[in-house]
Amino acid sequence: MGELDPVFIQEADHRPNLGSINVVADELPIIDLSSAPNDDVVSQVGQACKEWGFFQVVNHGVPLELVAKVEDVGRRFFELEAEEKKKVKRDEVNAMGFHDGEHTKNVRDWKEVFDFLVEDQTVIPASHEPDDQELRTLSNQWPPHPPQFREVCQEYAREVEKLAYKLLALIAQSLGLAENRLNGFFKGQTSMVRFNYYPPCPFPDLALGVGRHKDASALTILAQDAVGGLQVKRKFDNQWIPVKPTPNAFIVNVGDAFQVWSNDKYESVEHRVVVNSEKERFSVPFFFFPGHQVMVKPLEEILDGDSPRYRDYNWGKFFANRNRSNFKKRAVENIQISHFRIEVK
Ligand SMILES: O=C(O)CCC(=O)C(=O)O
Ligand SMILES: [Fe+2]
Repeated sequence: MGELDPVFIQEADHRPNLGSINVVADELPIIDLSSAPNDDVVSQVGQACKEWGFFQVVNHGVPLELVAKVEDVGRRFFELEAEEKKKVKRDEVNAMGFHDGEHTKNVRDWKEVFDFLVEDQTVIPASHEPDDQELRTLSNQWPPHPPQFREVCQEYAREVEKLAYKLLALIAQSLGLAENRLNGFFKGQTSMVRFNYYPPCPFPDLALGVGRHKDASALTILAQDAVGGLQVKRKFDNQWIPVKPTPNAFIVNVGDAFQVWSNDKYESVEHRVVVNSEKERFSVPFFFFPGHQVMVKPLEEILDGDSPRYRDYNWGKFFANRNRSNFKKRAVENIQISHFRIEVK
């Protein structure tokens, strides 16, 4: 079997405790959107955001055949020879495409990814440097195989985008805001869809598919296959809870931008992916990201006289900073919203 390359090895504190995974019965709430929007659904969404930061949705309106198709083309892409996949390899100029060296918190993840933008030709800052005003346009890279890859991906992005706006309205309402209060932040959205492919791993006790992290997004909407591996840190006791795959459901979580908009009423919760030695696993997150020019800050209506807990930050610079740290092990910690937190004296 050989040895595991040390770049993949998690520090002892962050390794999965594989023995205890199945004993926890608690589960993420499942919310049926077929009657949404109504007060009951809004209150379920609000409750889930407070208690878990995560929930699942069924009857969400995204055609199930399309979810199956996107999984199928994704799988067939990762089955291609490495040479083929490398033709659409992502690099520091072209941030979209195939990548097999992703790091989370400076440890390499046991996975391969393929990223594409929801809006092709998305504008972002050219660098993370605060004074650099230059902008850059990101473009999608599409592989010629499998056939229909591009069409299926683009259709999927359009459909999940509709769900993203539906959820944005529900979450806004659950905070007492007007349903379209947050829509303006997504003009010129920098949203992207990622395919995560986790090959079987002979050392699931040492490596992770994705190390513990919080999503920087406003929202993430994730499709996963039937294998399982995602774990969410339960808020009240910090236990890692496995998310049991629910047929035809998406998993939704509020990300860092929501935490800041809501001034900590909703928190962006830590999660990670455990791998296993037998089965490959496949997941497809849609990251709903604001436009690059948006200044993220606690909303006035939410504050209602309270002190803001965060200084404003520019979404584009935050995004550029995060992207730069995905490629290699870096000596410093990734940029986090905690770096913008205002300490209360
Ligand atoms: O594969 C999963 O279940 C989750 C992946 C994830 O957390 C991410 O890509 O940010
Ligand atoms: Fe994530």
